[in-house]
Amino acid sequence: MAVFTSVSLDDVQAWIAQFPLGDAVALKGIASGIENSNFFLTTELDGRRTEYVLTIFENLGFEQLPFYLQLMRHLAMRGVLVPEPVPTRAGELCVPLHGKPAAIVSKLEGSSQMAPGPVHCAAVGAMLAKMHLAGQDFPLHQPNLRGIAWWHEATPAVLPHLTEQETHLLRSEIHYQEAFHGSDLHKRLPQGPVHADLFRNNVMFDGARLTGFFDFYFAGCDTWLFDVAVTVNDWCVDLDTGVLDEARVRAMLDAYHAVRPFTADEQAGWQCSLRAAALRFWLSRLYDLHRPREAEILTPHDPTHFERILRERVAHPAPRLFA
Ligand SMILES: Nc1ncnc2c1ncn2[C@@H]1O[C@H](COP(=O)(O)OP(=O)(O)OP(=O)(O)O)[C@@H](O)[C@H]1O
Ligand SMILES: N[C@@H](CCO)C(=O)O
Repeated sequence: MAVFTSVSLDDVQAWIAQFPLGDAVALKGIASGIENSNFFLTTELDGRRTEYVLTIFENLGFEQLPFYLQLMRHLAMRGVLVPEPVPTRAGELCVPLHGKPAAIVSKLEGSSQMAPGPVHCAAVGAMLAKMHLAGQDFPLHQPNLRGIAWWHEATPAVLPHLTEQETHLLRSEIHYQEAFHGSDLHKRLPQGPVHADLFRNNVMFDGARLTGFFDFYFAGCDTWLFDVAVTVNDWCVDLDTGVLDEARVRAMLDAYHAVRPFTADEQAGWQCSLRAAALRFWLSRLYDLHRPREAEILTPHDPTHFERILRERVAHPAPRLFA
């Protein structure tokens, strides 16, 4: 999709009065993204126009949103490049629009780098480490809502749609991940707020300069290593085969390690985490594919891409996290 909820400029003109942003003068639906309804919103205050992003949350409730929006604020205040939520005059970061939670955040400059090289991967790795460190004293807690508890819920919903081979892979990987998640090693991995969806399309670049991470709406508390694995599995792969590209992997991991050194436990849990990160997106893509929602525009992501990545990570040893 990306516009599940239709909103007109007229609707927003009345609604925006509760923000100190002046008048809404333009609104444009954004076609990419599959989770929320997003719009570029232009406001005019004292003759000056500014662009923001208006998001209507389709699947998240008012009880979960403070975690994401406060986290973005917390990180922005510590120099991590992320969109900053705009509070209403009453200090709320999130208010209803057409009965659904909605927020306005600052618009990041630049565009997504969909064909990243080592230089982009290094910038992402360094900012990710900075983000993990900056999140250490964030006071709110929410589990990763697409973590192992959700995998157990989603698996029975997708199993009827799978071939015998896919069923075997899914069942055996869930079994493997149960053992990993229950292990002492897993308990020793450093944890904190993580982005959990830091794909190429959730980072902005202006040339080689990283201008921000966005789309924090899958963030939660999990191991930092899981976040690194999600990021490596998207930024450092050959998209046709799912095979890791050594130069991009090294650039990302070395840049991360220089800011927040990996531990020996993380090295030991690295391959399991790469597998967990592949499983998480294979499963969510299967779930989205087989349980489509209404939308004005909808392009489901291809689950087989992550099935391929999962088979790759199972079959091949992970690259070293650090020398
Ligand atoms: N703060 C921002 N600054 C600039 N552009 C943004 C910002 N937030 C969103 N966008 C634009 O809106 C598009 C969709 O946003 P986003 O990825 O958050 O949607 P989504 O529905 O949550 O998608 P998905 O979960 O599939 O990534 C982005 O690709 C980007 O172009
Ligand atoms: N990044 C996810 C979409 C949800 O943000 C995917 O590629 O499956």
